[in-house]
Amino acid sequence: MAIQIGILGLGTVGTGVVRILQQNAEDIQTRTHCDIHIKSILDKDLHKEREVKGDFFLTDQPDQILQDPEIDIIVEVMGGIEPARTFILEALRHGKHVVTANKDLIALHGHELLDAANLAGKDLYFEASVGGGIPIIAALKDSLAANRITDVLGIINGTTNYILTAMAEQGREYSEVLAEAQQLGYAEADPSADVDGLDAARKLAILSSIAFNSRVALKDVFVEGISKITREDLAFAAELGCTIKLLAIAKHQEEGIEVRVHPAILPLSHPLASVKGVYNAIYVVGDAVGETMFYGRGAGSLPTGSAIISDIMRIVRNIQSNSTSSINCTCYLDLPLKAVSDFYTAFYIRLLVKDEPRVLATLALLFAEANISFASIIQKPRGEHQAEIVLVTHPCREGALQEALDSVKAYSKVLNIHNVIRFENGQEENHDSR
Ligand SMILES: NC(=O)C1=CN([C@@H]2O[C@H](COP(=O)(O)OP(=O)(O)OC[C@H]3O[C@@H](n4cnc5c(N)ncnc54)[C@H](OP(=O)(O)O)[C@@H]3O)[C@@H](O)[C@H]2O)C=CC1
Ligand SMILES: N[C@@H](CC=O)C(=O)O
Ligand code: NA
Repeated sequence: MAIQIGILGLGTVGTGVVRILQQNAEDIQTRTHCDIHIKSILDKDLHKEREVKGDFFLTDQPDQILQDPEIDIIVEVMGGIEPARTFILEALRHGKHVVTANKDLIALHGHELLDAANLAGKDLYFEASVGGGIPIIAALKDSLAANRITDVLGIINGTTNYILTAMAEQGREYSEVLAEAQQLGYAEADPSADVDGLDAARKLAILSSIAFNSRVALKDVFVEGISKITREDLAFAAELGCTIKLLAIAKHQEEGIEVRVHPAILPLSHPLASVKGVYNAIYVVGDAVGETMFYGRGAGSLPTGSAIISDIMRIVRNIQSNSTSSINCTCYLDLPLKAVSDFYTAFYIRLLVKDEPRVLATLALLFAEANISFASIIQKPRGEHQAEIVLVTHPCREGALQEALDSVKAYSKVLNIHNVIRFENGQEENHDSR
């Protein structure tokens, strides 16, 4: 059997796809009993010096690929929303299967594209869109399909993990490490998508829709980035036996699902705490399998290409077994979304206060009025008659915490609330009456 591929975009990922298909051609052929051949590649600049060569035809005319009756599978690795969305819809209309790495597009238009794939009876696969080379989408859709998934916790943005790791381990400044992450090519063209949490939110919308079989849109994801995290917060977290990570968190509880991306204080004993630098990891809990963790490179030419080719091989097997379009959209539920005020976590609150009698007692009272008690307190002298205090609360409702913070802000002995960070310690499930 022979399959012809058309690739849209010959950038970082497109180049990785060509490389792997060339260097592992024999194994891929043996494993699929199929000769997978790249027929054409679309790119804007036909005269650019390329890192890869082959017998493919390079074109800047999309229709030469999208309407080529010999092409079976289109690989979309151009990025962006348009014209990628239109090209994918057109490819499906022309009877082609599609593989894409485009997280921005799937997070926003996944529903429409999956419906179009179902209508066309073709496959639309997107393993590379979350966690790059880490096999997480296939794991959730297939290998863990026997489970009711309760928790998905991920470090799914390499740039922010690189920044937080360097700040924690080398005591370096945020802005300096961000510039380094950009130079190393980890960050998106506009790094605000990374540091403001949007890149992770897009990936979490995709992951949680699949994990919970219920559509989660990008607007459903609560997002907070890492730009307010300082070296001081990381030092206090270390003192508490913890570290700070930008976590993508999705939980399926009785009241509904919650999906949030924010910096989280994580005990060093948590499996995600040891995920360092640009690496990604996704921790998944299923009711039957228990805890699992998937770790690897969330970006890069070859790792992302690896995910694309595994999708191509899956489609080839589907074609061979006459079972295409059987595992496209898996959202058969419509689960309610929990309100932000009902999120239930412990909090770290770092404050600058006047160092005077009764200040701590008053703070305890203000929190007690919102039914919140402290699990621990750290105090350090700062300048003359001032103290920096870190309050660690027991788990409480986010709504109650906001009420308490309003009173704390109005208290004249509080000079500044430096930061408020949620904990993620796996104990939030024990809802008490607080
Ligand atoms: N890089 C990574 O590690 C990862 C990337 N992804 C996703 O993979 C996709 C590709 O990313 P990446 O390879 O890094 O991006 P690149 O910018 O390196 O490559 C995209 C290529 O597509 C070309 N292109 C863009 N628009 C058009 C168009 N309208 N017509 C023809 N050619 C076009 C670009 O040309 P030109 O340069 O001239 O604009 C470029 O050569 C994105 O969706 C990204 O989010 C997912 C996981 C990891
Ligand atoms: N900018 C992203 C790259 C891949 O999606 C990241 O930092 O993880
Ligand atoms: Na992946």
